[in-house]
Amino acid sequence: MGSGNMVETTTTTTSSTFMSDFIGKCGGYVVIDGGFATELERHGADLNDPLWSAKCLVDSPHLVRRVHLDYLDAGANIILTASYQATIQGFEAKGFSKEEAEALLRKSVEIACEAREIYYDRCTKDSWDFMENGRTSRRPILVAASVGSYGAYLADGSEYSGNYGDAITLETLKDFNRRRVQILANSGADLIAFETIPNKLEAKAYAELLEEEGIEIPAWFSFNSKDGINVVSGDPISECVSIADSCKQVVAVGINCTPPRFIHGLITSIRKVTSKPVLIYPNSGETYDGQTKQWVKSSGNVDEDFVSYIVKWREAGASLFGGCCRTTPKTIRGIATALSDKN
Ligand code: MET
Ligand SMILES: [Zn+2]
Repeated sequence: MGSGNMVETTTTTTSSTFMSDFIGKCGGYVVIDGGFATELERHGADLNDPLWSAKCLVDSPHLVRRVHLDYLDAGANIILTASYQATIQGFEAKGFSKEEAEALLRKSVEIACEAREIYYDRCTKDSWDFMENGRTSRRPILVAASVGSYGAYLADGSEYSGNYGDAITLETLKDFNRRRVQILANSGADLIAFETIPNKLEAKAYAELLEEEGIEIPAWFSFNSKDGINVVSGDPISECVSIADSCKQVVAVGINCTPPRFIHGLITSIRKVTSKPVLIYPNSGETYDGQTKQWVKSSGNVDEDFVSYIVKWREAGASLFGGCCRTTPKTIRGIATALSDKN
């Protein structure tokens, strides 16, 4: 287990200052990692599978560790585990037993914690890299257990439509995630990252689940949008953020896997509803086609490399910055540099 969550596991409730304390320790802003599945593919992984990046937990854990290390080397303060599309139901559908499925979920966190230890060991060896005012200091690093939305499990692109159909209720979503969230909360991760939340119903399900299960590690809620005004389902961003704002376990709220051109306006909208720290990790601006399972260049409005917008997004009120699909360690290095130049 990594050292990062030692303090948190001894407390019974999540501290409301958990994230603001961490932002302070990092120097006023936090660098999140970049596209995880994207980087696995760049290393040669074939993710054309209902498990997507979680497939590598089964057949190439060394690649998972390698990608975590690439993002740590690029300057990340928070790394997200390879569990985005890892669900007990998804593993069972591939023939794994419930116990094996649960072990794979835990393994996603173990690999990330292991990468953090390897990174720290390396830094200690190259300690010239590490000296600050004559004293060695370690870059603060958290491991966030990723929970992709229900649409990610369906593997039909519906995390970009938020359209789950009438058969999916609040209770369905809670029950679907209950065991997965319990396991990840007790796996040694420092927090749970609920990612790419496409609608209000799912945000409500997560908030109630955290409460009902007495989850003792903090969480962040991250929504996605395709118009800069609403989340992808059409539910108003203000209503989604309000749900996160009322949930005491939620220590940050924001946006991921959304084109860069919408981010500035979304930060402004989010800040109107919450004073919790705001996180953003956009995608490259390309669009995912759930049918062909390909990322395609969007027509019209082209997003240039978004690193040049980072400082503006910080001025707009965001504090945690990273990248989502189709971004790479190069993006994250660019973000870290842009923010440190500004300081
Ligand atoms: C579809 S969004 C994917 C988020 C996940 N953390 C990844 O980068 O692979
Ligand atoms: Zn993404």
